[in-house]
Amino acid sequence: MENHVVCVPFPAQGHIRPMLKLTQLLHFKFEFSITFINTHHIHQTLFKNHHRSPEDDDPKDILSAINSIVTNKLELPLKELLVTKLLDNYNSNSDCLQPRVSCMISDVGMSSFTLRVAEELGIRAVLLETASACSLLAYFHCRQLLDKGIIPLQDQSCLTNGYLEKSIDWISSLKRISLKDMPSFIRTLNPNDMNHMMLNIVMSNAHRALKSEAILINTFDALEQHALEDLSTIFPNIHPIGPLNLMVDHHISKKDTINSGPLMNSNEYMKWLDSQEPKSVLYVSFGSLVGVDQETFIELAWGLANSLTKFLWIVRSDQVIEKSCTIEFNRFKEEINGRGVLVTWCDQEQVLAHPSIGGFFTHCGWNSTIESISYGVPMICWPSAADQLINSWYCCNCLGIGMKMSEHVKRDYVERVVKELMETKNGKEMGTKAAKWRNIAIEATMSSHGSSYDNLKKVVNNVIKVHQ
Ligand SMILES: O=c1ccn([C@@H]2O[C@H](COP(=O)(O)OP(=O)(O)O[C@H]3O[C@H](CO)[C@@H](O)[C@H](O)[C@H]3O)[C@@H](O)[C@H]2O)c(=O)[nH]1
Repeated sequence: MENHVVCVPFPAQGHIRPMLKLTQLLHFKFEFSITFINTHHIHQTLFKNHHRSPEDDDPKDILSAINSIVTNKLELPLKELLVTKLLDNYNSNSDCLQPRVSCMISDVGMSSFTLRVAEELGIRAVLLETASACSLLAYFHCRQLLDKGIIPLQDQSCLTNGYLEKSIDWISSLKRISLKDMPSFIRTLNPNDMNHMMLNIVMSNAHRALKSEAILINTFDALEQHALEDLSTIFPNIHPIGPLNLMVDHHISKKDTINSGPLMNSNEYMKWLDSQEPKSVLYVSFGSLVGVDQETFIELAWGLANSLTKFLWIVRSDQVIEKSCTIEFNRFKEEINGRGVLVTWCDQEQVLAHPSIGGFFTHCGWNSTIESISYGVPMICWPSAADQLINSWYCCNCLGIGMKMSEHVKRDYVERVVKELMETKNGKEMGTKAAKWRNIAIEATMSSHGSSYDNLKKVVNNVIKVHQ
């Protein structure tokens, strides 16, 4: 019997990309029919034939998506879609002749309604976690921070007076992590603020995940062994199947791979990378959402320029450059002529895999982090919000493949950290460790006993496939 899976990603680049990779594996490797449910906005972003534009992944859209989830606006349309179009087994009235849906794979961020819909319609439910095991574990334990009265923070001064240095000693795999490295939503000051709202959402998601038949997570056994062990005592059905980018590289032929980002002309920056020395270029990108304020942006720019390191910097077209900064920014561009290349979007995996790349200055979104690990690239970790803080902590404090950059960025500081990663023995050692992690990641994704590949095969056979 043919099998049909319906996938429901959270509507943001950092979530769509891993879901698309999973669907490619299910379709090309395991021969599933797939229905991918997308918002109109994201669909246009993925398939329009131009570089990123300012409206792509506008944080306002993310907030409105969160609002639609919280106010439960998506449950009914999803149910109607499934009932009228997708559950009709080869119904001739249906405009898509597909076998009946047997399983729904949805993002953990959509689970507040997808699990209920799946249960009502008798479809099995699997969740995809696009963030790290460490962050999922942290979210799960946030309730104890509230119960113990550690959060909400008493007042604003807790953010600066050392309070966040307090360590948490009851999560064994997070080795005395301190509050400052926990996901940023714990920095709530009262039950009505945005952090509190997000904290409630991520905590509920983590607890609700228990009810799914399986949770697939974009990491691999060896990388987050202790966090995964802790998690599996809470969720026995958690299955690491990453890095999904390597799973796709190893199991899907190039001609079948779907471009999961805006289409782009990569010739120029790739040609420039081809002309650079091995490991001499720093790749700088802060993902699809993080914006940088004017002052910090200019400090970053001059820090990069003054380091005299070669760099490829993604300055998204939605990065605001105010009039008052244009002259300064133009001066910077003249200064770096030939030494630095700025583009609005790139094929990040292709860039990270390029031999000229020696470091990645990143905000530690989990996709960027695991992609960097997949290609053996050490990092400068400059987390901005959410899970990025704990991802950065893990790379710097546990894996030894990242240098932490504190929040307050000044040009001399940027220059120093960039030089340290790209030029010193310390930086080289991080590169060596990162290369080791790349080899372990490759092993995990191989069809001959790779842990991630085996895990995916097991979930496909035991949960996702219909057995008759
Ligand atoms: O020029 C670029 C820049 C980025 N990317 C890709 O875009 C994705 C960015 O994802 P990520 O690094 O995770 O950053 P965000 O877009 O910020 O991701 C959101 O989703 C992540 C996964 O849940 C969370 O870890 C982050 O905190 C959250 O901000 C990656 O796959 C990159 O390869 C490109 O292809 N080209």
